Amino acid sequence: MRTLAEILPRLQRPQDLKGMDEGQLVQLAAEIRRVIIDTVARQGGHLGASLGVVELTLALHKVFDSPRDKIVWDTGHQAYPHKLVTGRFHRFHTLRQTGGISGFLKREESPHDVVEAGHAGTSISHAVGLARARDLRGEKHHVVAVIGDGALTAGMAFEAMNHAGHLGTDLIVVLNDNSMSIAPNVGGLSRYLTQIRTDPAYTRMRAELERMLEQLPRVGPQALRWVQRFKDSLKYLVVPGMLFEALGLRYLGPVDGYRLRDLIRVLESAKAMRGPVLIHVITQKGKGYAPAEGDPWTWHGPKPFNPATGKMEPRRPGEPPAYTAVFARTLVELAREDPRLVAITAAMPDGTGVATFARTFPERSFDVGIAEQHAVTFAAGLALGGFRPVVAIYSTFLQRAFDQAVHDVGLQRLPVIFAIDRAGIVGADGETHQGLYDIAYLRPLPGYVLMAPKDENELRHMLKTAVAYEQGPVAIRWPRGTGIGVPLEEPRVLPVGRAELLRAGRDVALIAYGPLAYAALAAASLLAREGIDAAVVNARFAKPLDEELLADLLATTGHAVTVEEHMLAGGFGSAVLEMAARRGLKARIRCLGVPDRVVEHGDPAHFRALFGLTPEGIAQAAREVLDAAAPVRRRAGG
Ligand SMILES: Cc1ncc(C[n+]2csc(CCOP(=O)(O)OP(=O)(O)O)c2C)c(N)n1
Ligand SMILES: CC(=O)[C@@H](O)[C@H](O)COP(=O)(O)O
Ligand SMILES: [Mg+2]
Repeated sequence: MRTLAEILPRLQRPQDLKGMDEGQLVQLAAEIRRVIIDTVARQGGHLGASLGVVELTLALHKVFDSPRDKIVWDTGHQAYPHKLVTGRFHRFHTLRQTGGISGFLKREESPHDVVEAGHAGTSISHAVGLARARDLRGEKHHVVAVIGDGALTAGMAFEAMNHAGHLGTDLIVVLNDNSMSIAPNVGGLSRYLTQIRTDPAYTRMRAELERMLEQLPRVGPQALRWVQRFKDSLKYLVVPGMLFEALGLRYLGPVDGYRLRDLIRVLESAKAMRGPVLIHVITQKGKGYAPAEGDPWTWHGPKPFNPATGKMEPRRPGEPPAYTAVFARTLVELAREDPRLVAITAAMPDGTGVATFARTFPERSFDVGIAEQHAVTFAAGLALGGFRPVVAIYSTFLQRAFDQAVHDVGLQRLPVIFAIDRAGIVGADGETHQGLYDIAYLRPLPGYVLMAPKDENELRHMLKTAVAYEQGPVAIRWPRGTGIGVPLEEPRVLPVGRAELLRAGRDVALIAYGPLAYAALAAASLLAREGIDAAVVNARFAKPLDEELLADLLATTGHAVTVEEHMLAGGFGSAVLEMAARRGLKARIRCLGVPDRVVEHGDPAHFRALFGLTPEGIAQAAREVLDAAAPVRRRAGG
């Protein structure tokens, strides 16, 4: 008997699959699953989705000729098997680590990673573009988009299919349907797919109908048009996948995602067809690992775990609560007092804490699917209808709904609350998921109030403040992970636009936005040892700024360092610089934040240190701003 991991270490390129028989492919699938489970068990990652598509990945790479043929993976969290068969087995242990390979697709990693993603729903648009580019250049290759049933709920996917149907270009869409998003998939589309999946009569009827239609006599051109219309209307009545056919994509399936022979056969037929084709493949999230098969929700993106038992690492004793948990708990408390409060998530009920809220208030919580744009405009509608909607969303995914934040909420000054989680450096997910742009994209919007709590207790106060503020939209941002570990108080309303002076000081002002206020306090202690007297401000608001306090401090100290976990361009520090310039203040201000670069996956502590967002980094920036002023002071004095 062969031992495991015999084929995979020797697999250099996907072309090596071409000569393999079904037995070898089955063994390779088992090896791939073992490597994925062991790697994710050590360091966490996206497990269920990748385990579900091992055979599909092998079939795709056997039938198509990557990278000449373009395989576009939607989102990319399911692409671990693709990474393993495209030459990354030996680096796979570095997955999602600082300096290691990415958990998503990355063009610089491999020519087989055609498109980079991380946000769901982009694959068909990318693929239509690639297919059209191929046509315009007169090239001949295949373009395949692989999209999940969850990602298909994104409006973009439908915009793209609509366009693909219109263009009629050769394109294959593989719908990887495991009936799960991260949580169970929602909505009419999901019901529709389930119906196709679970009703064998549908499939039988389609086969019979197609056979019957094939047998209709061939006729002259006039009658042909009539016959074609007759065929089409019959198909509309009974053919599964008619939704896709109506958009102009030929529907093939459903196909069992674990019968390699069937998969290969259907991919081969799609390859020979002209025009856009959609292949509906049925898979199971977590396939081949019992704990993940049993609870695909939990095993979408597990923390490290014991692969033998499936036990995940427990929370460390005394570990502070996650910001998300404090948010969820506070929202429940506030909703008990205010029946107008409702919560919305775009397919992230657990990640955002809306699941907790839904357990107490199921009728007041909404999962709209991967539909951030709709989530925000839906919230606008609820606000117009007299409710106080809380859109609980990751900073990175709110990017999708920028126009909705401007046009549907902002311009109408609707009291929508944006609860922005994962704001800052997110770690292992890397560049597509960094929450580093939200201050910059929301700050220019008239009427918005922007806040960031210094700790989980202040988050409670800010949520209460947001609910009390009826004049327009409010956005509160907080980072991924655990809070500081401070005691939680009864939530209270904070004065809007007022900062908190944490420490008085004469030499330099350290002005922090968010939990980095604690790093600024620690920096002040370091500076105090050197005789530098630093004031520390917890800014609380990026908009409106506490101009009175900040202008006073800038005038008295003449030196400041702003601190934020956000891009420098357009962020909190920019707001302080703008204010100082507008008021003609003559202070030296140094801004700490993320410079104009992409922040990759890796340990957030590594990146914070790199950008000076640590007590030492902040203290050093303060020294530099003071030193830079010294010659000026000397010149002025002498
Ligand atoms: C725009 C956007 N919103 C939310 C997410 C978070 N997210 C990542 S994977 C996922 C589920 C995707 O479901 P599906 O496409 O069916 O893939 P599966 O995990 O089931 O294979 C979600 C909601 C995202 N990546 N992008
Ligand atoms: C692939 C994806 O977009 C999500 O699974 C994301 O990785 C979740 O991030 P959190 O772990 O921060 O909830
Ligand atoms: Mg799915």
